[in-house]
Parts: sequence; structure tokens; C-alpha cells
Amino acid sequence: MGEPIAVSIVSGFLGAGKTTFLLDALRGDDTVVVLNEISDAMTELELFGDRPPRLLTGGCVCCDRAEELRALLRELAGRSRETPLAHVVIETTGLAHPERVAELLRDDPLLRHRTALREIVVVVDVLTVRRTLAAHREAVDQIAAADRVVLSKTDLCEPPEVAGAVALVRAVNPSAELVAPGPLPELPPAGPPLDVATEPGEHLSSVRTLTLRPGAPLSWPVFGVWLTMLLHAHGARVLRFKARVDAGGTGPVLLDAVQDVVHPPRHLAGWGSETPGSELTFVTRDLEVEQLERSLALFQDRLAVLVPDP
Ligand SMILES: Nc1nc2c(ncn2[C@@H]2O[C@H](COP(=O)(O)OP(=O)(O)OP(=O)(O)O)[C@@H](O)[C@H]2O)c(=O)[nH]1
Repeated sequence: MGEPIAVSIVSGFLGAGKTTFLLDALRGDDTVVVLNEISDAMTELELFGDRPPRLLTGGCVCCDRAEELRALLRELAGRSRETPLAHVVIETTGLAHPERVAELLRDDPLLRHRTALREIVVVVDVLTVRRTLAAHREAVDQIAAADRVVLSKTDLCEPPEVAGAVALVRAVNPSAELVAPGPLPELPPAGPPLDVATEPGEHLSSVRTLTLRPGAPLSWPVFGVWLTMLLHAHGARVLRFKARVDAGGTGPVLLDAVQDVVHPPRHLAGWGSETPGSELTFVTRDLEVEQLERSLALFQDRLAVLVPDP
């Protein structure tokens, strides 16, 4: 029957750095990546180059897309009888409970024999981990389920902040292997008490996703003002923002934010096989998203004449 396929589950809260990590660390020639997105939009496929992942979009593989994941893994297991496949990496959504994905592998009568869980890797963003753990139960459960925790964005903060993040992770899961790009810092003698979300809540019930596809190119400076104001007012409820912006240039600008932290934009040289056009995706919790489209349109109409592109 051949060797079972090794499966790695890569999890971590929205925007923690899961894709960045797996592009760097987990992509071998004999690996299939399964990418699960909570929204329907895929703004970052370009990053995968000529080795596109298998996509499961518009839901979460730990719950409402679990059956699609099961079918996909069964298909890969079937195919590997002819062409052996060594490794499948499943990147969950940032709201997933990775333990439920591991359960699916264990409980399915076929996958139990044809796959072997290698590890659950959880990526933790040191910039936002404290407030994320305090507000979102999924983030606590992700760290608790981890065999390995990878700290991301340590380059964006000072050593005490990294040490604080290490202390938080250790408090939730003392036994996980902890990995950071540099040496792990000494722990502070006594950190502030751990404040974690305890309400399990109805997993996705308060989560909304919204994808906007404005018809015309956006004025980049006006878009910047709009986004800054939005995140300033509602950053804690805008869990994740990702955009491919058509600002009228030769290629798109990729921009993303995690809560109120905006990452530097990446300007791509051309549109490749994509049709030019903007696509903005929001994942929110407890935020009415209906007004966002109208407010962006109003900003673009009223301010574009006042704030010309540089
Ligand atoms: N400076 C810095 N930026 C990082 C690091 N890791 C990730 N990022 C940035 O953080 C942002 C989010 O990273 P992604 O890899 O897309 O995060 P993700 O967890 O896959 O996001 P979702 O799938 O939307 O939940 C991107 O702008 C990355 O470039 C890091 O270690 N340092």
C-alpha cells in the first residue's frame, strides 16, 4: 500500500504569518499545499508562483468546509497509490481549531491508514498576541493544540516584547517546541497575568467576510486615508484585511493588515494572468460591514479631486 502521506497542519490567528512561514519552510517538491481561506477572495496566489496550492475558500476546514477537506485528502490519498506523495501541508484559516482537523484524520476510516499527522505548527504574531489571546478563544485553542509554535514578526519589535510573547505562549502551552528566527530571549521574572478569552462562543457566528471589487482604479492616497481611518476606528473588529489594489499603475499593489497593524505594501510589476481590478477583502467580528462599500465610494468620489496622486 506504500507509506502513508505525512500531513502537517499550519495554523495561527488571522494574519499571523502562516503563508509566509510555509512558503519559506514547508514547501518541498513532493509536497501539496492545501490553502483554506475564510473569504471567497484569494489575493496572494501570486506568491505561490508556478506551484499553486489546492484551494478551499469561503469557510473553515475545521467546521463548515470539513467535508470538502475530507474529500480532497481522500483524492490525494487515492492518487498517491500511483504517484507517491510524501507530504501534504494544510494551512487552516486563522479562525480554525486545528485539533478538529487532526481529529478528522484520526476518525476517517481511510485517512486513518493513508495519512500520518506529522505535526501541528502554530504561527504566533508577537505584535498582536496579547490582545488576540484576550479577545479570541480560537487563538488560545490554536496555541494549546500546537506541537511547534513559530514566532513571527520578531523583527518588528524589541526583545522585551518578544520575551512577553514567549511567556504568553508558554503559559498556554508549556510543552510545545518554540521557534524564533533568532535565539529565544530570557523570560522576564514575572510577566503580567495572562488574560485569555474564555468564552467558547459560537465559532463563526459573529464573523463576517466582505469582498469589494470597485469598478474603477482607486486613488492610492485617498485609499490610504480611508483605510487608516477605518482601522483607527474599528481595528479591533477588523480582524484581517487583504487587498490587491488597482491604483492605475502597471501592476497591482498588495496590501494587508492584521487588526490595526498595516504591513508594507508590495508593488507587483504586472498583472500576469489576472484581469486588472481591485479586490479588497475584510474578515470582521462584531462589525456591520454593509457600510464599508458606500464609505469607500464616497471617499473616492469626494476626496480624489482634493488629494491628487503623487
Ligand atoms: N516583518 C515581518 N512581516 C511578516 C512576518 N511574517 C509575516 N509577515 C507579514 O505579515 C502579513 C501577514 O502574513 P501572512 O503570511 O499572509 O499571514 P497569514 O497568517 O497567512 O494570513 P491569513 O491567511 O490571512 O490568516 C504579510 O504582510 C507578511 O508579509 C515576519 O516575520 N516579519
